Amino acid sequence: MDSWSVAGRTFNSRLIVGTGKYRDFAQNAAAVEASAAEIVTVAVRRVNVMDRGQPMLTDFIDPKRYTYLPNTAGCFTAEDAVRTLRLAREAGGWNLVKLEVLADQKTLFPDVVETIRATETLVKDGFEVMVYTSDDPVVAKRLEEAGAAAIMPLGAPIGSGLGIQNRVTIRLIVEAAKVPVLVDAGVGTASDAAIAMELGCDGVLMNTAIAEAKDPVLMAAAMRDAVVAGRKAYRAGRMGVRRYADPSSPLGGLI
Ligand SMILES: CC(=O)[C@@H](O)[C@H](O)COP(=O)(O)O
Repeated sequence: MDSWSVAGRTFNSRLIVGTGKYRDFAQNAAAVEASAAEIVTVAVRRVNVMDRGQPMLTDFIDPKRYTYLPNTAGCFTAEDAVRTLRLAREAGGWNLVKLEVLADQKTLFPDVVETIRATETLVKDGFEVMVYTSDDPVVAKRLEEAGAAAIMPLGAPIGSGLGIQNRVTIRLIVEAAKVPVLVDAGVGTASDAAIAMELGCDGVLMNTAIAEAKDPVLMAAAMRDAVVAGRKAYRAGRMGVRRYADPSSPLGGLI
């Protein structure tokens, strides 16, 4: 098996899927099943995983079968993000978390200064922190030095579906990292996921591309296959690129 590990846990699927923007929890659960993902990320401020008086995500997506990865979507300061994850740990015992500290509502770009501060605090507090960040290799290294368990550079703005905008810097992050690197955000369709994997990423996290597809379950299956195909292509080793044609059949022995 071509598995990967983060914070001492091993997974076969390299696709992490979200739990927002679906018609309902049942559609979300069907998409997760089709994706073959083993990790689901949950915006603990927005999705009900605590109030037993309301429908709960955990009734549809079994926390015994899937690894829940609480995230801090909607947090704009380090303090806010740390508080949110401490509450999540109290409620669900979740120690492996996804940190995102956003700079502004319009771009939803990460505030990297606040993100580094929050990472330091959370690591001291015993969390295993997978960190959403910009596609800047210098910031990625700082986060790794701060103790991040995984680096998650954006492919493009959250929810944009623009696909990977900067392949060169994603590749630089992958080459320098000693922890897993997963593209997080901006994936629009299956080829974007395949490109992330061909760049050598350990995995891809996505939400909108599946949830806002006309057929989310079919798109989830497409993403599953794209991640597997991209990973196989990376492992197989891409052919070199030439400026001119090279005949596909041998030239020797012509009649
Ligand atoms: C679900 C989640 O964690 C988002 O904050 C994430 O970054 C996904 O982005 P997309 O919706 O663009 O896939």
